[in-house]
Amino acid sequence: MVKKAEPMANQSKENAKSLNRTKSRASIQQMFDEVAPTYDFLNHLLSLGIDNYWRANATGRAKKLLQNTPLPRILDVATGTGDLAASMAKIAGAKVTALDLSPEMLVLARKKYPDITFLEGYAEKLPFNDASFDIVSAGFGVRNFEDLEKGMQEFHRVLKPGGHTLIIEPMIPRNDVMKKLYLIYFKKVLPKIAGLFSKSTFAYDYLPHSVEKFPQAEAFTAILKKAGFSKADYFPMTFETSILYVAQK
Ligand SMILES: C[S@@+](CC[C@H](N)C(=O)[O-])C[C@H]1O[C@@H](n2cnc3c(N)ncnc32)[C@H](O)[C@@H]1O
Repeated sequence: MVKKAEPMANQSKENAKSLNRTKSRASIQQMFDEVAPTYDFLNHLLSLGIDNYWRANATGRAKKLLQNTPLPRILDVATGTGDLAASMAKIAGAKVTALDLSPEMLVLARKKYPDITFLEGYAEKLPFNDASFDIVSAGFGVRNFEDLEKGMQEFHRVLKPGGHTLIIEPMIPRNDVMKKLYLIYFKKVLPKIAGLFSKSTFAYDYLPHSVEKFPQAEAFTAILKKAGFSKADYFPMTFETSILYVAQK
């Protein structure tokens, strides 16, 4: 009797695994359209507000890299509701453009940040000329790309020579004890809390699965180098629960 909901929960986990295998763009879009109304609230709740610190950290590094660039052009890909784009827009003189494939996320982004240009599109075919930007950023987005290598090649293509990409992703801590605690939170606690607020419990089964399967640290910097970046480095944050990649064209 108590177990009635289990087949549905198991089905959701299976569907999450299947989406992580295909990363079908249409299904990814549908998932993010569904989570859009509760995305910001859950993001801040589930990360205990630390997500804003991670974005600010990326912006701080971008600011340093742009010290000698008077009017930097910045592109934020997979912008969602626009928080990383808005953080980057605080850099003096910066002109920020932001792009996402989810129309529902973009409705919210435009409401929150009317001064930023938000475009609908996808990372694997960016609607910009070669060498258009000084920085290309992406916060918690690249893990969902249907074609990750193509996406990274596009980031590289639209960057000016010497330009940088800054990419934030969740990280699975490498320390054994931290990893155990993190995975319990991520797989057992987080989907239950999210289920109380979000229409899409599925998205929160997909989240831990997609993070666990995503290439991390050296594995991802190798992908960046393969895409053409001359240098790629990574900086774990907050006890290795999040990671910032910085790569130069
Ligand atoms: C977890 S949200 C991150 C949003 C935001 N960057 C942040 O810092 O909170 C991931 C976003 O990536 C977008 N996305 C996923 N695949 C994409 C793709 N191939 N091209 C563009 N956007 C994509 C989704 O629509 C979603 O809004």
